[in-house]
Amino acid sequence: AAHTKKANKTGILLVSFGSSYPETRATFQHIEAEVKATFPDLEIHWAFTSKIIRNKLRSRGETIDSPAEALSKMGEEGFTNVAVQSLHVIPGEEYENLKTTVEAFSGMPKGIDQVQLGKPLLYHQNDIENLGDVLLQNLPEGMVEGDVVVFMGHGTHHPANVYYPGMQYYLWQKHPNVFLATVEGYPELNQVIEKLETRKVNKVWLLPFMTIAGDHARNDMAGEEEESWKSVLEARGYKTEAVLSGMADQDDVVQIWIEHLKEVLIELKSK
Ligand SMILES: C[C@@]1(CC(=O)O)c2cc3[nH]c(cc4nc(cc5[nH]c(cc(n2)[C@H]1CCC(=O)O)[C@@](C)(CC(=O)O)[C@@H]5CCC(=O)O)C(CC(=O)O)=C4CCC(=O)O)c(CCC(=O)O)c3CC(=O)O
Ligand SMILES: [Co+2]
Repeated sequence: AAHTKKANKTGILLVSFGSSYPETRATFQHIEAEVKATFPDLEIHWAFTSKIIRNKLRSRGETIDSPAEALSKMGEEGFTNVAVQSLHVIPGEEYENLKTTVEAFSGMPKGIDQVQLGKPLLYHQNDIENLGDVLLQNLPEGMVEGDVVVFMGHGTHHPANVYYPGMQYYLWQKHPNVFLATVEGYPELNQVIEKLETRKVNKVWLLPFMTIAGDHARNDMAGEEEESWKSVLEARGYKTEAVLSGMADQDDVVQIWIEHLKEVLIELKSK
């Protein structure tokens, strides 16, 4: 029999840093439900980029693929086109590593023909504007005059750390009481505290500027230990209230990733 061109089979691979906290699973399910609603005909697979987290989960009997494992399995399952969507916040180290993996799998013999990577939450200038507007629309309902919000971003030694001060600049143009600091990069909490000292503050709301409310949100931000942001602020006399929900719990935030995923699916179709 003559060779027939094999039919296209397109799939989606959602890739997060991951978390070892079971409380974050509802947020991942929320992302999946929104992606499913947008692309009802496409199968959705998952992978986590963090090896430490995958190992932790494995020791508890929960197996989550690395991006490379997921892509090789999808190749075996006959997928010809895969849209990989990063669920990272910035194009930092974790995103770049994922990009390297995606490139290595593109055109792999007997694997997937076309693999393309969707941009993280913040990439283009209008992502900063869209995300900033969504966050400002969804500030805590109980916020009153004199309250401030401090978002906790991850931060990184990677040059993509500039997205955090970039976002802070955008937020300040619209709302002088909304701050953003990071755990591991710039700006730092101390720089926010310096600003708070110059004004009368009623209460400080702490919110994750992260995909999910996992380890960093529950411990570094809202934990009881002395170095947590909550403890540091309370030791300075501020009233605090932490909100333990990830940015991905907000529909309009997930829509930004979905827009990036759409761009990739359009590109895959045109090939
Ligand atoms: C490279 C590394 C360098 C370093 O940090 O030293 C790094 C970098 C980055 N992590 C990011 C995000 C998150 N990190 C966590 C959590 C942990 N991160 C840890 C390690 C590492 N993180 C090192 C590599 C380890 C590896 O390869 O496995 C753990 C294992 C140890 C620890 O930090 O103590 C701890 C496990 C806690 C646990 O056991 O549960 C969570 C989940 C959570 O908070 O629950 C999120 C998602 C937050 C969200 O949802 O947004 C981002 C921003 C990415 C983005 O979104 O753009 C960057 C920066 C970038 O990519 O440039
Ligand atoms: Co980390």
